[in-house]
Amino acid sequence: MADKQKLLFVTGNKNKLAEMQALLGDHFQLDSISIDLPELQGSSNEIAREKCKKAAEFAKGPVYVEDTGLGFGALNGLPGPYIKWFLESIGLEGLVKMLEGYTDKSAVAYCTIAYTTGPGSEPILFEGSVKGSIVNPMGPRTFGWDPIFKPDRHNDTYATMDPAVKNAISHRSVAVLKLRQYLEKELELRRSLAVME
Ligand SMILES: O=c1[nH]c(=O)c2ncn([C@@H]3O[C@H](COP(=O)(O)OP(=O)(O)OP(=O)(O)O)[C@@H](O)[C@H]3O)c2[nH]1
Ligand SMILES: [Mg+2]
Repeated sequence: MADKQKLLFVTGNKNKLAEMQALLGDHFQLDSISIDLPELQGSSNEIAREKCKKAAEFAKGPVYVEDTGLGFGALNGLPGPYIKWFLESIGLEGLVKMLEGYTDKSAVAYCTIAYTTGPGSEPILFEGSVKGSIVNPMGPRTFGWDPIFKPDRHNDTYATMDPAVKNAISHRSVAVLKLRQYLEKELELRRSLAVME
């Protein structure tokens, strides 16, 4: 069997890495560097794109990064890409409390993957999102806001569902599938060009 294509994921988050390994490990040889890259303020797309450029300069080659957000319907999409800082300062209970005065508990979990072939190349973005609602914390507090996000049409939060179920339906899995399809197509094209040479 042909060697698996290598893919370098730059992230400071070990839980993201574990999920990426589960989602991509069968198809790619996933390597990683743990750097907490500086993130500008802006939309998730802008953050992912800039993070990716910095990561490529650091790695001096092809890399991908991802930015994840959680937006509340009642707050017009906030905290969105700033969820990490909200979570660190007010915790899960604080996030639930933020919506106390609203009947609208809807939320969207989203993931933006940015991939580049190297420094100087414009990153390509792959997005995934899942609609759900914010509930009182349920399940292990292992990964971020998993215990308070309940995807629509499920009775579990991300934290109480089997990890394989989360990986089958999550915002991350949707974005990863798009990245995978893109890279596989690219590889096919390169192989067919090599045959023609
Ligand atoms: O419950 C969760 N389920 C998930 O599926 C998920 N994915 C990310 N997160 C958290 O949301 C913030 C994103 O911020 P973020 O994208 O900047 O990540 P990060 O700074 O931790 O790593 P990175 O930027 O180095 O890759 C951080 O607090 C992450 O822990 C998640 N929480
Ligand atoms: Mg980050």
